[in-house]
Amino acid sequence: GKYQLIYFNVRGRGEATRYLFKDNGIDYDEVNCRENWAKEWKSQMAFGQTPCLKDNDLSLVQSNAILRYLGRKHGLYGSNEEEAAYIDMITEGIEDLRVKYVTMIYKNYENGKEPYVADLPKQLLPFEKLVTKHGDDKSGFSVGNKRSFVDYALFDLLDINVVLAPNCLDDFPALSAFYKAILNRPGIAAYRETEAFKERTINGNGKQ
Ligand SMILES: N[C@@H](CCC(=O)N[C@@H](CS(=O)(=O)O)C(=O)NCC(=O)O)C(=O)O
Repeated sequence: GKYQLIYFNVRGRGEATRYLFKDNGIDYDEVNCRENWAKEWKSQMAFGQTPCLKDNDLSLVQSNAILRYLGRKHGLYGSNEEEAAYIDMITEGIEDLRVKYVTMIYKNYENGKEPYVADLPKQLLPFEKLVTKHGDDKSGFSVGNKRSFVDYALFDLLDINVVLAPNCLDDFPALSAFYKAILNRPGIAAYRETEAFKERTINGNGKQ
């Protein structure tokens, strides 16, 4: 049957998967697990956390495992082992910056936003170099010459940082071109016009 994405009504760690579905014309159902989370849902999750992807009787948690699974299933994991390795490397780099971001958002927004933004150019520079070296920024490919799952993780990482610091990509031509290329993909553009997308907060505490 159809994929189910079980998550809260936030972008958070589910948005990259939503973008993957939308950009590749893959149908799926959203299941909001906020109601009765602790009583009904949490105990069903391998790590007591969400997002969770259900694919028939497969129940997969861990957002990056979900992206990799869909990458393997839908030809979105590079054209060879080297590209797959770079895709993994960038995915881990995105995870590192995402953790810095969510720690600031949830634990230290008032005092942590300014130093986080001041440090952002240093954090984004590796991605500028990697996309330039291994990808095609104008096409929105992080690695190689076709789409991969990491494109959606990188796009979401850039997007939430642009919301936080609107000029953060100004000194990064490759990341700016990459961001624009994905933003202009028909499936992504249409999705970002929907009420569902617009009403979804980026983070659970409403800070962004
Ligand atoms: N490493 C996990 C982290 C998942 C996680 O932290 N999920 C949070 C929600 S969110 O931070 O992603 O929005 C959660 O389940 N929180 C509820 C709980 O822990 O009971 C992943 O990448 O999926």
